[in-house]
Amino acid sequence: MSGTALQVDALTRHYGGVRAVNGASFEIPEGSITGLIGPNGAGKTTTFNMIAGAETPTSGRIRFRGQDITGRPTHELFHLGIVRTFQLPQEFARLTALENLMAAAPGQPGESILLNWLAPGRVRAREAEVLERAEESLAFLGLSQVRDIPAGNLSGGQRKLLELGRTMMTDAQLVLLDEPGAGVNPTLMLRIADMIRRLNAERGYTFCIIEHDMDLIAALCDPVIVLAEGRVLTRGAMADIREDPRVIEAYFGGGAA
Ligand SMILES: Nc1ncnc2c1ncn2[C@@H]1O[C@H](COP(=O)(O)OP(=O)(O)OP(=O)(O)O)[C@@H](O)[C@H]1O
Repeated sequence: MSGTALQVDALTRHYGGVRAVNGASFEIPEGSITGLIGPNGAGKTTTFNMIAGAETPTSGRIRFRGQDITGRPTHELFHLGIVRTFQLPQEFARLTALENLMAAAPGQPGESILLNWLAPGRVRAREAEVLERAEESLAFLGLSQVRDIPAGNLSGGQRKLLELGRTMMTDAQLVLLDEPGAGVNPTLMLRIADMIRRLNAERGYTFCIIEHDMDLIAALCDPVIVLAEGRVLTRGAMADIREDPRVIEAYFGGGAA
């Protein structure tokens, strides 16, 4: 698919006198792996929070495939296919890798006592479907061998892969990834990068990635959007951005990062 997945216009978020995001406008092309970078405090996380429905903009507009989604709550965005990965919640640490994936599937009919009673066959069929999808996702991620191990006992990198796997249980269209490379060893980092590329190429997910690791951004992302002081400083291919004196100044000039 071509065109624009997400369009952000003049987005602002103020906290009292702090202008965390201050008139940011950018587009995320459909089918892209877009990078969102910038020095500490540039407004990346706040921008993500607004796209994902966790915070309401002070002003500005966010459109997903042309539809105004500004200020919509997370569960409505989830139904549109906008998914943000989060660190696994504490209570999920005791669930196995497989159970973690199964729990991420939306609308599990087995959760409804009434449905269980009215249509047990349908509930079993849906559960079998969820199980199959979870097994497939584990295989895709190369995690089949840790299928029955509690998530809390997995390595940091394996948990990151599992977080990515949770998006595969949904009908994700746009996936927001917050620092997928943080705390991950270089070998697993390559695996994670490879999984992101495959999910993009084979399943058509559009990605927007916040990341401080510039090598990962350079290897994965095009375009790259640079935020500084709550606005877009520039956007383009990483090779050009690296050479841009304004970007170098934003990172090193303010002594911010
Ligand atoms: N809830 C809040 N209340 C007050 N100020 C906030 C709040 N959230 C963020 N800020 C401020 O807004 C600015 C942007 O923060 P944000 O976390 O979005 O930046 P960032 O680019 O994600 O930074 P980092 O790379 O360090 O995570 C910072 O100055 C931050 O201190």
